[in-house]
Amino acid sequence: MTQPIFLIGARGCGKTTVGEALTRACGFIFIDTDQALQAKAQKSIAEIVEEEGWSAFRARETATLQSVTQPATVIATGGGIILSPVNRDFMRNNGIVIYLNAPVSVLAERLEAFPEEAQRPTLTGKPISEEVHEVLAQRDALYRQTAHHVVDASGAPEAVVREILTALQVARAS
Ligand SMILES: Nc1ncnc2c1ncn2[C@@H]1O[C@H](COP(=O)(O)OP(=O)(O)O)[C@@H](O)[C@H]1O
Ligand SMILES: O=C(O)C1=C[C@@H](OP(=O)(O)O)[C@@H](O)[C@H](O)C1
Ligand SMILES: [Mg+2]
Repeated sequence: MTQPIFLIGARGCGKTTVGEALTRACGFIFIDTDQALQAKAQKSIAEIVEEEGWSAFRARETATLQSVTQPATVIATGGGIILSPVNRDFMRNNGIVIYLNAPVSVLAERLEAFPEEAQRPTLTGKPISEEVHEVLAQRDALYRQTAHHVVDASGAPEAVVREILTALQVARAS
């Protein structure tokens, strides 16, 4: 199986962290759409949003998603990638999509410890835990409708990788 694997989910669910670990476990190449986008733009996400607005960031995100997708690749996406129906269809039709699902309390705890504001400018202007709650309520259904598999992402990265590998093996066997 060399189909690309897309990791989706809220800010802080571990797409980047788990994606790197998953890549080591399955011998694929790792790509993070936010990292690729920032390298190409030579600007941080906070700078892009400040100078060009969120819609310009979203357009760059769609172009990046399409340009990085290739076989044998784990693609960690940004939390808002599922807002675009074009991105949702693209991922579902071009690979296996895994939703890393974690409760608001876990997401907020991780983001409060490592806010990485250059990559995560505020979406609502509200404090982190309020924002995480509000944004997840808006997006959870979109993550679920886009995903082929939903995985519990509240454990340690190695445990999440094991769950993903199990889901992929079960899918291949059936
Ligand atoms: N499974 C995990 N267990 C504990 N901490 C994690 C886990 N996954 C991610 N983290 C931590 O949470 C923060 C956000 O993780 P990251 O991989 O950047 O999430 P995402 O890319 O989904 O926004 C990082 O500081 C990371 O070290
Ligand atoms: O949830 C979002 O809308 C965003 C999530 C971020 O990625 P992470 O989910 O990797 O933090 C990044 O793409 C950008 O700040 C927008
Ligand atoms: Mg990330």
